[in-house]
Amino acid sequence: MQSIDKYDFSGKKAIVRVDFNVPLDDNFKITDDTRIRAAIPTIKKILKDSGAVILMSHLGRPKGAEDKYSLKHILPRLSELIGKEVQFAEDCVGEKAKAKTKSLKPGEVLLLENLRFHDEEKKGDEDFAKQLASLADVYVNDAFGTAHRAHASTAVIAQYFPNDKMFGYVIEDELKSVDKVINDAKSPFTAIMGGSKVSSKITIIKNLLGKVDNLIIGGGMTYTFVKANGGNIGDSIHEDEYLDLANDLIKQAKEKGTTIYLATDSVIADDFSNNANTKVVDVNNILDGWQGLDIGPESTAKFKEVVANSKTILWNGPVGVFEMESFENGTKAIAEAIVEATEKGAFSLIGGGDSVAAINKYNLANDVSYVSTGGGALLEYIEGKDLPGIKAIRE
Ligand SMILES: Nc1ncnc2c1ncn2[C@@H]1O[C@H](COP(=O)(O)OP(=O)(O)O)[C@@H](O)[C@H]1O
Ligand SMILES: O=C(OP(=O)(O)O)[C@H](O)COP(=O)(O)O
Repeated sequence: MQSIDKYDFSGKKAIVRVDFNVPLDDNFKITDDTRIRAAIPTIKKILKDSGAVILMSHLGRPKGAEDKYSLKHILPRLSELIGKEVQFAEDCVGEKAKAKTKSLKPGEVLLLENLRFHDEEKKGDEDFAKQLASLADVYVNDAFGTAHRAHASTAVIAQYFPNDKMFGYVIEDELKSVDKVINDAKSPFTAIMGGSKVSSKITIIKNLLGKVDNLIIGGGMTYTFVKANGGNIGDSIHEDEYLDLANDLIKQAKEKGTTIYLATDSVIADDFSNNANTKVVDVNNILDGWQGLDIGPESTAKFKEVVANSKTILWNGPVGVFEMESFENGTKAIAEAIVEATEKGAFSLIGGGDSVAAINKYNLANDVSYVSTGGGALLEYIEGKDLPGIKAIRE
């Protein structure tokens, strides 16, 4: 396997899969640039060798070419962090991409438009991967956050570079750090799962059973479990296809020796807005027209207690809509509890674009043991899964 440190990029065009799926506010301002900053060492190494860099990424989950998901929004910040003007191709394949990559000179950087503007990316289409591959001489995968996706740019493309494919520094460092946690996790091991991607993460929860002592479920993840158990969740976020699985998980947890802590109360709102009317209610009694947007004080106190008594902590997914002040209390309290436990000697690992944004919002990133650029990818790696993005480089 090639190593980025030893590879000489001189005179070569390197196509680098990065994960620039960063959170943006309504004015397209980047609210957390951790993932962009993480990619800078790889970019600088290629430039230092007098190579040219072609960056490709997805942003969000667009349906077609939606302008709000254009990577042009991150161009100014990217240029600033690299310290030179980054060029932009308005499409990742086709004539626009070809022309821009052809004229790219050593020492220059080009960012391609959002890969997911083409359905072929997520389908892992071979022809699409080949078109991307045709733009460059060497392939670097540095998108740890997307390594669990078998997409054209993360996995399929690697076959076109049998001798010139490698991980970037982000993936190299992540694998080393996470391996340390897996091999040396002290008990009690607590995982905190929140966020909104129920379908992506519910199977991960299943696989964490038996591996962790405690599993805290909060955030948007809560309501699928509450509904499955017969509770009234009003208009709260949930996924009906996963109700049976949610019930199964609760049963399996007992058999496998993992204690599940599901939120018991909720801060509900009559609108998805910071200015909505709010109430604290039992998580099973949410009225129609209202939605749960944060964990309530009772859940917060219980979760803090469990975290305080843990020796290994894994956190993925905010336990509320922390982006809005009215619904940030639970997430802030969890972040602070993790820091306290870390100060007492626990090892804490935080992953996921929004979870990292949350820990940064409270200026606590330096007070936890390790901050990963991956969320779902990190969890699947911890589960022991062979991630497609990792496998494609190794095989
Ligand atoms: N109760 C809730 N209802 C709706 N969205 C929620 C709720 N709790 C958390 N979220 C949202 O979940 C998002 C993060 O989800 P996810 O992508 O799964 O996490 P991560 O990026 O850390 O892996 C945040 O933007 C947050 O606002
Ligand atoms: O943000 C990401 O994952 P995460 O929310 O698990 O941290 C990655 O960029 C992957 O995005 P995806 O879950 O839309 O494939």
